[in-house]
Amino acid sequence: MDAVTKTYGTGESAVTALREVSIGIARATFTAVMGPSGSGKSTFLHCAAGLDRPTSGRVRLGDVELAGLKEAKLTAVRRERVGFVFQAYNLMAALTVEQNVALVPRLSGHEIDGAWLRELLHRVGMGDRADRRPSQLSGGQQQRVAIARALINRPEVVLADEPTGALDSRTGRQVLELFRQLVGELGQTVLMVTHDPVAASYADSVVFLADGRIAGELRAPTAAQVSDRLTHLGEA
Ligand SMILES: Nc1ncnc2c1ncn2[C@@H]1O[C@H](COP(=O)(O)OP(=O)(O)OP(=O)(O)O)[C@@H](O)[C@H]1O
Repeated sequence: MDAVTKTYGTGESAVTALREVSIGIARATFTAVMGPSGSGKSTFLHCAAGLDRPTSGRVRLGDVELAGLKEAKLTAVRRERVGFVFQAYNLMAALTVEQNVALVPRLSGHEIDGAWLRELLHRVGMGDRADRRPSQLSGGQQQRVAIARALINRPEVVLADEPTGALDSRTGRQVLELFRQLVGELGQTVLMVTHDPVAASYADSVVFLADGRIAGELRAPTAAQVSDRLTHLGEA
């Protein structure tokens, strides 16, 4: 991401959510994004994913430059190169675990790689629950299904927006351990927005945003260091 600025609206009501943000996220790393409410975290994630177009600046995803792409091509890039995990799991209630994970490639008419599907279900600990429906699963299990779904296309990057926000701390830790494993064992790249210093401490590095700008980075962070840095950004 190079000199990305994002302004919503025009004239007096214009809000600049990102100001000249430049950052490179290395492959096979786990990065957390933190900052006070309104600092631009969601906008950052949306621009990185091609969900939102920057007002100026460039975003590259792997070897694809997003700026020049037409809407249809951008949608295809998003679907094929980006995996999304949200606070709400957004699973389809009528479908089984396995059908949920396979849904997006199936809808786009792609052949399903059965071995990869089984490996993913196994990796997220759902290998013996592939035929269950979401309502028969705990929140943590549903989130792990959502993570398998995000990975099915072997995306360039997984973007996670408060993925542990709805989970109790023990279940949340299991989800964070899973991200670590996916980064370490599969070489997956993960970018996660979180408010929780403990969640951020699972990442290889934490990027801090304040008022639409990058306000620092911590490598190999501990939760205490993250809290301390956040306090100094002005968040109580
Ligand atoms: N679609 C939009 N239209 C207008 N303004 C927006 C829009 N999206 C975000 N903003 C504004 O841009 C700024 C940054 O918002 P953003 O959602 O990126 O912050 P955030 O750090 O994710 O906040 P939070 O932690 O509260 O989710 C805020 O001032 C917000 O009001």
